Amino acid sequence: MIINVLEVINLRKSYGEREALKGISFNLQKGELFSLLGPNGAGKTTTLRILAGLTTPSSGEIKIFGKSLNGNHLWAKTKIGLVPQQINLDLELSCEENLLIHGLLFKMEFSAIRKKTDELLELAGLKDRKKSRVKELSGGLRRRLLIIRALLHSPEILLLDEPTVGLDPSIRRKIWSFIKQIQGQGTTILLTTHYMEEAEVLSDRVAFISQGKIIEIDTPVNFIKGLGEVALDVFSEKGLITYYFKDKKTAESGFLQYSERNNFVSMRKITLEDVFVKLTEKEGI
Ligand SMILES: Nc1ncnc2c1ncn2[C@@H]1O[C@H](COP(=O)(O)OP(=O)(O)OP(=O)(O)O)[C@@H](O)[C@H]1O
Repeated sequence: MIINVLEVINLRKSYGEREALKGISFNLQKGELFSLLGPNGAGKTTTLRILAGLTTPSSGEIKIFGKSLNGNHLWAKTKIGLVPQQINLDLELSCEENLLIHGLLFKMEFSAIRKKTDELLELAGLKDRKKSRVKELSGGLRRRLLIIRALLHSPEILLLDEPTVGLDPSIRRKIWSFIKQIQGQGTTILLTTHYMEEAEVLSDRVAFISQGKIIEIDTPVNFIKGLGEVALDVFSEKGLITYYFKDKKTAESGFLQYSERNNFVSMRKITLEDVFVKLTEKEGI
């Protein structure tokens, strides 16, 4: 049976005249990793901030385990953990102290904070850095600490706002494994990212959002299949044009045709990045 952990129904948000969200709806199923993808200013962070109780929506409804958030904000905060885009840890304090402050804000007992701190530092591979000040940690380790801080009060839903921004490719991959490990423990995850490879590797389903509206929701595999199997990137005097083919054989005959015309042509598999580019082109962004 599919259990909807989170339901977002016709959510709207205006900042003065500007409509940041124009009625978005989606749901998160228990244990899934769902990504919100879209260009700058699409409304991804606004959605996460509303879910975390940091901004109020203009209208619409949010339900957690079928229970409306209206009037239940404190209860909702116990169910949700937010990992913000900016690393807002206290750099002068140790890893342990940063977690302690978070636990106290969530009114956790000292003994529970201690137990959970040890458990999460172990999970993040930070056990031996418990007493290190955050300013002594690398960017990747700070990100891990930021993620486990959001998990300290044992939320069932984790909101990750661009969790690997600014990290090098090998650290990014380590964070991906860490996120999958957290999902493997049963946490439902809502992620935003500008890295399409990240979304393709991690997500069970993705929603493309543009100008405050959801364009389409599906699995990465289905989105990619919708374009075909093989892409040809053709560089000519017209610039770069990518062509999509349903199989390798037709792509190969296309390759010969375009190469004959003195273009530079390369053949590759279709990725979620192609889907992103196609959809944003269609939307005229
Ligand atoms: N506090 C605010 N006051 C006024 N406008 C805002 C505020 N926060 C966001 N906006 C506007 O709302 C729209 C959606 O912004 P949001 O930050 O949610 O987009 P985003 O998809 O997260 O973008 P990015 O990928 O750049 O982080 C944008 O037009 C933005 O300028």
